[in-house]
Amino acid sequence: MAAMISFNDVSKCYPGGFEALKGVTLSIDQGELILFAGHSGAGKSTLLKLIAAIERPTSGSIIVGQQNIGTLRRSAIPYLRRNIGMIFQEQKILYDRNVFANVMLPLQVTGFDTRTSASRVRAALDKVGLLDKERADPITLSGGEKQRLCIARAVVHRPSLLIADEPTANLDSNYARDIMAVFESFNQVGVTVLISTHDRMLLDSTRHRIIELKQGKLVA
Ligand SMILES: Nc1ncnc2c1ncn2[C@@H]1O[C@H](COP(=O)(O)OP(=O)(O)OP(=O)(O)O)[C@@H](O)[C@H]1O
Repeated sequence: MAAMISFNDVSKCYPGGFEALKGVTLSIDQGELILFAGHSGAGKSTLLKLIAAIERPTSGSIIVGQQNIGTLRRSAIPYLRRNIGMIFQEQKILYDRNVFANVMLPLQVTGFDTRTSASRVRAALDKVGLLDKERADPITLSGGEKQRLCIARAVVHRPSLLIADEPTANLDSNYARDIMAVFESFNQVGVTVLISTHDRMLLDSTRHRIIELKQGKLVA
């Protein structure tokens, strides 16, 4: 099977000189679920951000689909992201609107008609088990439910690649297991899922591939 994502000798040096990734080479097949492990600061978030073109590599090449992310024109980034669902810590839930409206947000810029959008929002909420909360004010949700809202918002445009940075941080182990089950259900229908975590319980109980980083390098 052709690789969906490949890194060839990729390094990332942030302004200021810190080298967050050093000579990373890896290949990810379509349909994989991968956990990225490693200490705080090991480079997990940086690696995920490079795939989504949130950051650019300093050297080396990154291919996602058929495209070279390092040389992608700025104007091409929205097209790349159509295929990617992203769950990053810094993406905030909007507390001035209900659960439904939060999940609807990404569709409002893509020009679907209201009825199609509404049915997609409900399908996404259903997949994460939040359909009964569509009218709820997000402030009333538990930590695990807020994370499921973020997942629904990330998949509402039906991406083939899902990237989640520490999605179980701050959740107790039962919620963490639930969230992992949600990711697995997307993976079972063919979505490629990449998750960074330092949750020992998830890492010890998974049957999926684990890629470990240490000080910006892959651990063999
Ligand atoms: N925008 C930035 N500018 C400068 N340095 C950065 C930037 N983003 C990350 N870094 C540094 O790069 C290193 C790797 O960070 P990264 O967030 O990729 O690690 P991580 O493995 O995801 O860690 P954590 O689990 O703590 O999020 C860290 O030392 C961090 O301080």
